[in-house]
Amino acid sequence: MKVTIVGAGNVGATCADVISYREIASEVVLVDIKEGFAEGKAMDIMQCATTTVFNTQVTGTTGDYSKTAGSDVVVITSGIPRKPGMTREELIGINAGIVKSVAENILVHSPEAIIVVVSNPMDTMTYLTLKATGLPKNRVIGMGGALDSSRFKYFLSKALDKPSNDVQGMVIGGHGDTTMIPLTRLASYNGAPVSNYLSQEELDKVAASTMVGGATLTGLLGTSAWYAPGASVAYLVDSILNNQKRMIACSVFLEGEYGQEDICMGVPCIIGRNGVEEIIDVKLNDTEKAAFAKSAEAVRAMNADLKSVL
Ligand SMILES: NC(=O)c1ccc[n+]([C@@H]2O[C@H](COP(=O)([O-])OP(=O)(O)OC[C@H]3O[C@@H](n4cnc5c(N)ncnc54)[C@H](O)[C@@H]3O)[C@@H](O)[C@H]2O)c1
Ligand SMILES: O=C(O)C[C@H](O)C(=O)O
Repeated sequence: MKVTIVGAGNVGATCADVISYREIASEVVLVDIKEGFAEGKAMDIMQCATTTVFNTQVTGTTGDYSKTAGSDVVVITSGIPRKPGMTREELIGINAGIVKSVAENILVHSPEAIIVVVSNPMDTMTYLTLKATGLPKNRVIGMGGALDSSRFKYFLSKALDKPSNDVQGMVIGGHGDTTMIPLTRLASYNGAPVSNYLSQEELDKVAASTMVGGATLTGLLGTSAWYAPGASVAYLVDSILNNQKRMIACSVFLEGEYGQEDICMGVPCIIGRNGVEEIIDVKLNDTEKAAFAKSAEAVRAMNADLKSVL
């Protein structure tokens, strides 16, 4: 199985690293526009092969898309990240043009690929990719919910003082500081509602920390995060390539699901070899439905800015 990752920066290279050491794919191609950068990252990763022990072949190229031919999955991480104090939405001006041209280049050599969009503002970049390529909706998947959900489980585990892997929870909605919706009502500690152990005030604090999780890291790091984002993309790619059919919150095109149409937003999806295989209805209550509708309004307003590129 072959995976191409466009953008060999922090997130792209971390994703390539996780995919290779976990042998999720047999071949990974990194692409970047910075001369020699993808080649260097690929060589560095390959020099781990005998110490972390893997057989995945990782190569890099400076913009030669012929090397990406026949990819099963293509991950788009090319574009600029935010700096402290910025929102993801402020990146649209530069990233829209990059994402559109990358998606078009990719399809020339890998017409059957499933595309995973990571560049921000991710929901709008996913919508752009879908509209610009005309691909069927099952083959364009925005990664955000997997990351936001892992942050949610991290903050829940801290509040509960229990291991993250004993906590279940999901974040849906937009991948934005004010648009994501951590589903605290449905979160559990090994099946028992977390509200059995945490007060409403503690749950509200967990939700708030989750929503600004990316901004908090950007403030600490001076650029946005990459370890959890890269690992979250690898987790999604694993479910596609190995047909795991995991339920993962992903930004996908909605045609009436969750009361929305003509928009890409985070909803629980079954992810397998065909990409998005099903959208799961988790039965939101009225408050959650209202939050989803408000989130959609904000994502839709951002999509309106695509007029100049679409
Ligand atoms: N969806 C998510 O959950 C999530 C998580 C983290 C980061 N992001 C986003 O992912 C993007 C990348 O973040 P990063 O931290 O890796 O940034 P980075 O600056 O480390 O890497 C981006 C890379 O893209 C390359 N690039 C730019 N234009 C290109 C083009 N036309 N073709 C090929 N490569 C090109 C750059 O040279 C750079 O190496 C940002 O937009 C960031 O906001 C999204
Ligand atoms: O916060 C960012 O800008 C990057 C990414 O979307 C994240 O959530 O880490």
